[in-house]
Amino acid sequence: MRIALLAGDGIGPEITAEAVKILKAVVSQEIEFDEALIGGAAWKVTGSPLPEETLKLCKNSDAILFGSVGDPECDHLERALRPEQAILGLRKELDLFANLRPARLFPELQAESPLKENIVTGTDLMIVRELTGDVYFGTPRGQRKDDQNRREGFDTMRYNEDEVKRIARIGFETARSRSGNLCSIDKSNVLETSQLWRTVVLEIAQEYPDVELSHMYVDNAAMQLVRAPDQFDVIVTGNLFGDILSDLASACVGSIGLLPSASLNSEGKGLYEPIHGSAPDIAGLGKANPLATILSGAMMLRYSLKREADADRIEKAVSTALEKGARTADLGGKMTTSEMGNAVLAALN
Ligand SMILES: NC(=O)C1=CN([C@@H]2O[C@H](COP(=O)(O)OP(=O)(O)OC[C@H]3O[C@@H](n4cnc5c(N)ncnc54)[C@H](O)[C@@H]3O)[C@@H](O)[C@H]2O)C=CC1
Ligand SMILES: CC(C)CC(=O)C(=O)O
Ligand SMILES: [Mg+2]
Repeated sequence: MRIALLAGDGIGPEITAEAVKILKAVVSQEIEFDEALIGGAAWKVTGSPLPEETLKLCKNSDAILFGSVGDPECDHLERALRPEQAILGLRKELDLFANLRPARLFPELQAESPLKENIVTGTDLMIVRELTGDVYFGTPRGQRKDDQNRREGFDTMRYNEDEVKRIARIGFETARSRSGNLCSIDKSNVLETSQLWRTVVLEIAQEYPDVELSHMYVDNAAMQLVRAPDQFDVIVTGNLFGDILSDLASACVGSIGLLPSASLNSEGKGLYEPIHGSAPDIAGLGKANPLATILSGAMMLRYSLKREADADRIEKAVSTALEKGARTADLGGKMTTSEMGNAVLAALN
């Protein structure tokens, strides 16, 4: 198994190092990592946030383990050169349209949740986020002068029916494999894009009579996720709404440092990354929680490498480490990034 390892910027190198440590311990000789530059780190060396060589490596690998991109030193750059374009470019180039973001409350972290006793033990939801369309990719976009010579910026929110159909099917399939409940989140009371979204989701629902489908507007969904997150099982939504709601869901279950993700295409190619960014405020301080990246490694074993038992082993080790009290600063503890990695390693053994 050849894995493209893209550590990236900020806390990226610290958190991916812990995930690699765990993956090597679980899969030993059968896994090899090929490192490549991405994001601000790549721009500084090559002038591009997503060098051709990195893209080629990703295309030729069995899976991609990704840290994070984003560097304040690059804030002055035009959009096309900014580190964040690298992850957007990879998603588009590899057609990684299906983003799975599980948000599970580890029972031992109930006290860390800002919702505390309001959050039901066993809260476990899966956000299925469309990843290659919407306002992040829609054209036209840009900055110009309006008819009164004022500067204006504009983006285009856009989805075609094929894009909605394929992510809806992933949502229904995911719901079918879990509780059988799917909630589609949109803003169809206001947006044309969302009206098409809802129409197409309803059409695809005909193929899944066994799945109970509901719809919710995104503003209400944000409120409901805080009020009673356990009412959801599988959520399917667009790129922008899924981005925001998954950060929100992470806080409900304790910390953004806990949520992994898988970004998949229709051929089973996968990129695995924590849902958070490069956290420049704590980069290099050993404060980052590596669990989201370690759990992304488990998702990689499950979805791309078909090693379900090894994925389970890692997830179990994370639970055990938390049960034994392992806590980084985001969880109210004092452990460093590598101490948390070591706690998971000890739990594995
Ligand atoms: N996929 C990616 O590579 C993403 C990149 N970004 C980029 O990351 C940079 C920083 O963005 P922010 O909005 O600050 O979001 P962020 O997710 O990097 O950080 C938000 C807050 O959460 C904390 N945090 C994040 N990950 C953590 C971890 N593993 N352990 C403990 N605390 C953690 C940070 O310290 C910060 O206080 C920006 O350049 C942004 O564009 C943001 C999101 C995703
Ligand atoms: C390009 C990233 C900054 C988008 C993001 O926040 C995410 O995918 O979670
Ligand atoms: Mg995000």
